[in-house]
Amino acid sequence: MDAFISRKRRHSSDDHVASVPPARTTQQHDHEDSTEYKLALLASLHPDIAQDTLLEALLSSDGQVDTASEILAKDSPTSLGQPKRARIVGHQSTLASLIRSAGGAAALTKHLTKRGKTLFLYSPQDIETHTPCSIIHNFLPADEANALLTELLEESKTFEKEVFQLFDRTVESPHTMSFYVDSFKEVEEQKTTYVYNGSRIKDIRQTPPKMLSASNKVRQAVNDEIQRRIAQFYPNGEKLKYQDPKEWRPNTAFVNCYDGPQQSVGYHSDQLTYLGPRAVIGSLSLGVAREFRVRKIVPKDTENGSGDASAADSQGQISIHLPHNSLLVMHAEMQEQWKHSIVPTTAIDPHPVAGNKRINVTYRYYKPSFHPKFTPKCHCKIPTVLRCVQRNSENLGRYMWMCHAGYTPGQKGCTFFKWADFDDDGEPPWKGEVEQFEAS
Ligand SMILES: O=C(O)CCC(=O)C(=O)O
Ligand SMILES: [Fe+2]
Repeated sequence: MDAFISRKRRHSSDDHVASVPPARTTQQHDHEDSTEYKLALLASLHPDIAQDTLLEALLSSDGQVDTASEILAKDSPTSLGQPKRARIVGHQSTLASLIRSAGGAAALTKHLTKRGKTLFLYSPQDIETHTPCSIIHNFLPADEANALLTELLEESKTFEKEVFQLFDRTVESPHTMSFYVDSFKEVEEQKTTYVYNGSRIKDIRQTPPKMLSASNKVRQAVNDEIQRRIAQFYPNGEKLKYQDPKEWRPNTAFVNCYDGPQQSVGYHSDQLTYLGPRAVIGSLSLGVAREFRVRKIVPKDTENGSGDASAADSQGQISIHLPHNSLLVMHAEMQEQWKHSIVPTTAIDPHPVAGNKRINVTYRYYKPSFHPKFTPKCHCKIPTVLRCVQRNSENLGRYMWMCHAGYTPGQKGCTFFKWADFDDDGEPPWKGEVEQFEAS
């Protein structure tokens, strides 16, 4: 699976505090002085705190939103200074009304996210406006979601932790998982052909019935969301360069299990090797609600980004609340430019069916042209991994094929490197070969 890089959490007292408005600049608008604006900001930062408490905190801070926010965070009954999780989805007042007055969504996101801070989002409208994701709450009929959860809880009893190589360390991802494909034939194919982090996955399973029927619904919903995203959010209402214009057809899934509040997954981007560039992923959450954090990748070697942890955090991060039975769509602009994680926490609301567990299914479309029988092999004779340049150079955003083996415990890897070229629809130069193969 992806290189789950589990970073040690930084010990900053405000690491978990919702973002506060930046210091005043001359560009600020008059409305930012209004109590109504400040209250709306505080409400977005502390979505579960009542208006009168917010007002009280604001008054006792002489109208300073950041001071009020700190007071509210300290008063919060949960540890780590994190706002108490809203139990009811959609409880937060929307940020949309602020967008108009703050000079657009991008300006507001920039305004609200700040170094080392977190902006907490709950409503679908806020999530799709400020992140490359969209969310559908109550996705499956309630009984279907519970039945799927029960099926996957049973499966998860035999899940294992993933082990991977991070530079010279062997690391275990702090949650368990397994990989699913839809047919027995594909199970065999995966076992012999596909390579993950330099080795083959041993635990490959066939998609169980309820997960398969959910997959059809996810497929429909994700395709609808892709079209809506293109029409409403992309320049000129056109798909992105390298984005696949054809239907998204999920055929594999990683199922993750987080048993208790401390299980997590560190910041990472999902590997594009078998998905191709500008991939879309449908992620269904079941059981305990957890926080999905996203942050923009800061290109290294920039003014802000020397590549250290604080540089990575310089944009601030956004937290998306993922309740039971919600479908999160990570859109085409996500994997190349953003990282995501599930943060450990100390407090969770147990779920009536799942207890302390959260199950997550990330449905993916492994594309025929990215099958390892077509992609370049390295000097170790292993199919290579597809990466995107994240250094701030003239090659920023370019794709490359590289040796996998550096990610495998005990393997050093080779220096193989090849630029990856794609047509406008994200198809590689060997597309013709793939079509021939499919026709035969
Ligand atoms: O559990 C989640 O919501 C995220 C899982 C994830 O990032 C992954 O499977 O790549
Ligand atoms: Fe991921």
